[in-house]
Amino acid sequence: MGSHGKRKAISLLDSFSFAINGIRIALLTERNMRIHLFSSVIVIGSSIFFSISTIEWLIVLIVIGGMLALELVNTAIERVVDLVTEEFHPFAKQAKDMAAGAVFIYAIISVVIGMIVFWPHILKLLSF
Ligand SMILES: Nc1ncnc2c1ncn2[C@@H]1O[C@H](COP(=O)(O)OP(=O)(O)OP(=O)(O)O)[C@@H](O)[C@H]1O
Repeated sequence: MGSHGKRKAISLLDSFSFAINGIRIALLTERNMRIHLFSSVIVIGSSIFFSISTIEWLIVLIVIGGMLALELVNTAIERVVDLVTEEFHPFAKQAKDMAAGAVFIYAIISVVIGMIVFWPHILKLLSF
């Protein structure tokens, strides 16, 4: 029972380590992932600077987390497609383009949400 519990704990630790490894590889190999991370740092810095409210923090964190997670899924889809075929295939193109489309939609919505959250703070700053 004890050793079973220990095995489970180790395997959970392994899962974390695999997940961290996936994030590390994506950051090392994908320029877009680095751009998203850089943007996230800027947004978090701005959030601290403007002392945004708790609800605004929740929205900002959901948007940032969703963007980084979606970019990871996009990269994973690209890897799997490349693994399946290195030849030109219309389905390979569709899969990659659709995954890129998902990231694009989220990115546009993120910018709109960013404007809704930060615009009042920017106006307030400019009016003093
Ligand atoms: N095997 C393939 N068959 C057909 N079209 C492909 C294939 N591989 C890639 N493409 C097309 O070429 C584009 C560029 O592919 P690539 O593998 O460079 O990924 P990407 O979309 O540029 O990703 P990123 O810039 O995020 O790394 C894809 O979006 C897709 O339209």
